[in-house]
Amino acid sequence: MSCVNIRGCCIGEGRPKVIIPIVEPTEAAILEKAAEFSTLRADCVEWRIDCFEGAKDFPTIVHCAAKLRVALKDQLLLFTFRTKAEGGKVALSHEEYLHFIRVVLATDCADLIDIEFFTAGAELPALIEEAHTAGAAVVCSSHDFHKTPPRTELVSRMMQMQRAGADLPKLAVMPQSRADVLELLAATAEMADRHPETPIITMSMGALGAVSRLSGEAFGSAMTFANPGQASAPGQVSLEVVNEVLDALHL
Ligand SMILES: O=C1C[C@@](O)(C(=O)O)C[C@@H](O)[C@@H]1O
Repeated sequence: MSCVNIRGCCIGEGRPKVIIPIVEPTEAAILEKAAEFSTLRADCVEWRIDCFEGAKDFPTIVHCAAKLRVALKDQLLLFTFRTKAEGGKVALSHEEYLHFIRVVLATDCADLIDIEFFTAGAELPALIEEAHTAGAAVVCSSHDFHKTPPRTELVSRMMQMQRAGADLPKLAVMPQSRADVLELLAATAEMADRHPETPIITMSMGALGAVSRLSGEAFGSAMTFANPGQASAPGQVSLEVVNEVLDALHL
């Protein structure tokens, strides 16, 4: 299996890489969290910009990004604007979303950038190309906070993300039954077996789906989001437990 190598961090091989989210509203709180997170056992920090009070203030985002980059030292930095349509805090028009992606890429601070599959629409391949030109890997994401689509749809969506050039296709879906959790895990294993060259990130959300956040190495999910004290989505498991279980289940 090949990996996405970012500053020596090999995403897609061995123990899943751990991401912890910053969901603070103010720049001071964001930077305080970054200083704290830089000492924690996590491979990547996600800045959830939609949680920031300046979420649509692009010059402030640029200013904060530079400070965040320094504060996080060697940890990878993932920039995410989770739109309201995908379960986030703030609605952006299509043009605002495209502009946000380009503003973040221009900071030269992004190791990874989240680009929403449906929000990007027809511009997805071009945005991914712009991200690669700027030296950022792309997490192409899709979320369903109400249901788990059939396995065939889950695999098809990850394949479309891969064909668009995404480095890390990502699915976050909500289970309504045990069978739904199995559906997500089966789609993960199928995609990982069919396309080992493209690491994926998948999760079945909520308490019912929590096992999917801990079993990535067995089923083929290359990264997992952990709760460092304040969760950014339903079912996130504490960082301490995630690290303990990933160590225990390491193949
Ligand atoms: O999209 C994702 C995954 C996530 O929703 C989760 O379920 O852990 C958490 C979000 O912060 C992140 O952007």
